Amino acid sequence: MHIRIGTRSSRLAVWQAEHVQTLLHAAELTSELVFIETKGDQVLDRSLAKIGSKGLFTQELEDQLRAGSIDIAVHSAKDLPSSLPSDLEIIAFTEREQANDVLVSRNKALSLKGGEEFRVGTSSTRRVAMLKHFCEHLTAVDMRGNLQTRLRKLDEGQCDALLLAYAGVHRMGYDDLIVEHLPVAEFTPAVGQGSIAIEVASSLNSDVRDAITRVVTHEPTAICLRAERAFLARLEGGCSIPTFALAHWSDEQTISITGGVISLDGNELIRETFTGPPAESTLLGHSLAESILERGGDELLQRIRSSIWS
Ligand SMILES: NCc1[nH]cc(CCC(=O)O)c1CC(=O)O
Repeated sequence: MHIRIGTRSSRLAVWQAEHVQTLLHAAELTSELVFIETKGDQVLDRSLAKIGSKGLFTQELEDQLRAGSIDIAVHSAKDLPSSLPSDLEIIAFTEREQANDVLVSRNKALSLKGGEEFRVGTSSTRRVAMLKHFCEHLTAVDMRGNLQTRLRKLDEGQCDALLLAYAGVHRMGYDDLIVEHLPVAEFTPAVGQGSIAIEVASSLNSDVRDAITRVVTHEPTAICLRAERAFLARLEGGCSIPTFALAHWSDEQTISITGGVISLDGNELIRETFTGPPAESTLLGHSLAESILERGGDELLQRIRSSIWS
């Protein structure tokens, strides 16, 4: 079997696609990369929240899946909308990298809680809101572009530090620039952060599909992501809405998921933890979302949506 893998062409996307190639190769599946540019790669002059459409980094890959010019699309799990059109499916999640965010800077002395005032570059509404909530003295600077672009902007002095996913920083080999690992209990990451997802057209040949699922899937990660994505689906959170959730296995019989929503100004943070059996991960994520909505999340989300779209 020969698999055509669709990927964006940023260095991180290519790393992730090559990682999937390695997994496929181990099962004697040959593959090639097909590079596809997305709207998220092209539009760099507006903030992600303002562009706002779901699937900013995924739409063009999905078009090629439907057209049959690629067999699979490789995405950061975090970039995938919580619900897919009925002719597309996710068939695998890779083993998750550490899910936390990190502070990246040339200045080793910087720390979010150090009391010192500095500018933090980020383009995520979740990170901006959390900075406002936990670190009132810091200034968030909107910082679009792929990892290399953001590091260039850091070096040009447009900000003093960047807030990024550990997974991307590590995969690009920039561990030396990490000055702080942020605790997930405070800076709970975005749903799916750290895992890589394989998306296919539902019409894909079932032998090909099963072979890919078998070699790429990390079952504990997949179960956690099922809980997180059920949470996201219930909140109807796109990538510009500051929701967050992280599930993990506590022991054989238990997974726990912590998640919630934060107001754009950081003033209101609603967060809760639910625990249950892995077999009911979807229900667990859904129940967590219901509880967050009841505790004021519903109203908070309505306010967030109307201010982002105004
Ligand atoms: N939306 C951008 C994006 N999508 C996935 C990652 C990092 C890798 C990952 O979370 O798996 C990043 C960059 C970042 O948030 O720092």
